Amino acid sequence: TRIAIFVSGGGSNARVMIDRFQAHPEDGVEVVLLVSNKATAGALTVAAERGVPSLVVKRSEWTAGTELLEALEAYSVDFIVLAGFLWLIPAYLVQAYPNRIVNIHPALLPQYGGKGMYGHHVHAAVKAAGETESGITIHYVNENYDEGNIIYQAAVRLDADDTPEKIAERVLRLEHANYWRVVRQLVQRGLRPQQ
Ligand SMILES: N[C@@H]1O[C@H](COP(=O)(O)O)[C@@H](O)[C@H]1O
Repeated sequence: TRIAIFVSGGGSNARVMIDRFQAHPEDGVEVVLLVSNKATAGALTVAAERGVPSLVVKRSEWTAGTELLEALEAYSVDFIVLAGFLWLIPAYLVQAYPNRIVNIHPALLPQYGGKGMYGHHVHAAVKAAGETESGITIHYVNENYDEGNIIYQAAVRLDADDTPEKIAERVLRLEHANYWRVVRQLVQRGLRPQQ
């Protein structure tokens, strides 16, 4: 199965996933394209160093969609994985890839999700609420932020004196341990949503 990873930032999840699937062809997953909405995203260097082609999309192209859909077709992309991608996914892409776009959110949805809830904002809100645990949510993507059907969740206990940065560190470790595994499972299940 040929996947494209969409990113906006440093790309630690993309790095873990590309390294895993390049080292384990038996997983049946090939990262064939990295798409970024930021020309300065560190993830672009991660991809270049690993021989994965990349594409930077401008807002105008994103809104129109033609060039992006053509590129996804040119690379025969079967499945899209969002890893720290901050733009809302437009209807044309959700329709072109029904139940074939997933995202990872660094909190236990439905709490601490939605527009503006990304990166350190999430962990600061979890801290401010005095939560004793946080975690990750992997979900299908629809046209609303963080609202698609949940595929997988995992939690981590927090210490009372954890800072938002420490919470982010604990959660990112969970992301790196689980995201590629859940993607592999979906691929091995033929990308069919769980009944
Ligand atoms: N959506 C969130 O954005 C962050 C991306 O990190 P990276 O993969 O760019 O390091 C991750 O915490 C992810 O959950």
